[in-house]
Amino acid sequence: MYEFLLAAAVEAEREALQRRAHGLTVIVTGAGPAAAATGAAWVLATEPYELAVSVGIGGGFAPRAPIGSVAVSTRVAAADLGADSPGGFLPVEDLGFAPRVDQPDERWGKRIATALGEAGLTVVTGAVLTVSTATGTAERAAQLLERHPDAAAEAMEGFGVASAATMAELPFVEIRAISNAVGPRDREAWRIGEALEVLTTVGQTLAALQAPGVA
Ligand SMILES: O=C(O)c1cccc(C(=O)CC[C@H]2O[C@@H](n3cnc4c(=O)[nH]cnc43)[C@H](O)[C@@H]2O)c1
Repeated sequence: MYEFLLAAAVEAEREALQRRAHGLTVIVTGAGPAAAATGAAWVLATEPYELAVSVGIGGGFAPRAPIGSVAVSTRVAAADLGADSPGGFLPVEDLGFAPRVDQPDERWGKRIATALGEAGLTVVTGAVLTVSTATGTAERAAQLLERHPDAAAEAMEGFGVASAATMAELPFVEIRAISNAVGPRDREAWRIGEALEVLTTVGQTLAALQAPGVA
C-alpha cells in the first residue's frame, strides 16, 4: 500500500479533501511557501510516506485552466523568488543561487491525472507557479505567462512542499482545483464552493489510488 502525505493551506481544504476519503492523511500548514515547507518537512522527518502532494484551491491561467477544472503539475517554479532591478524582475535561476528542488514526479503526475479524469474531472496539466503575493492585475498575469508559457495555475505553497519532499528524497506532485482566474483581483468572482467540491473528488480519488492492492 502506498501512503500519500497531502499538505493543504487551510482547514476548509482539508475538510473537503477528507469528506469522502478514508485513510487519507492531510496536514494543514497555513498559507505560503515557508509555512508549507516547514509543515511538510516536520512530518516527513519522522513518518514514512511514498508521495508528498501539495493540494488545494488555486488560480487558473486562461484559457488553459478554467474555473472548475483541476490542474496537475508537470513543473513547479518559485515565480516571484528573485531580485527586482531597473530592467525588471530577475528570476533566482538567473542570479546563480537557485535552490535545489526536484520537479514533480512524472509517473505519479500522469497516474493521478488519468485517475482524476476517470473520476469525471476536467484535468489540465502544466506548470503550477508558487507566488508569495497572489496575482491581482492583468499585467502581472501576462508577465508570468511570458516567463512561464507552460503555466496552468498559481498558488502559494507548492514550491515549499516540493522543497520538503526533495529533502526527504520523496516524489512530489501538486494538484490545484481552480477557484478563480489569475488576473485582476475580483474576490466576488471566486468560486470557492465549486473548487472545494472538486477537492472532495480529488481526495476520494487519491484515497483509492493509495488503497491496498494498488501498485
Ligand atoms: O474563504 C474561504 O471559504 C476559503 C476556503 C478555502 C480556501 C480559501 C483560501 O483563500 C485558500 C488560500 C489559498 O488558495 C490558494 N489560491 C487560490 N487562488 C489563488 C490565486 O489566484 N493565486 C494564488 N494563490 C491562490 C493559495 O494557495 C492560498 O494559500 C478560502
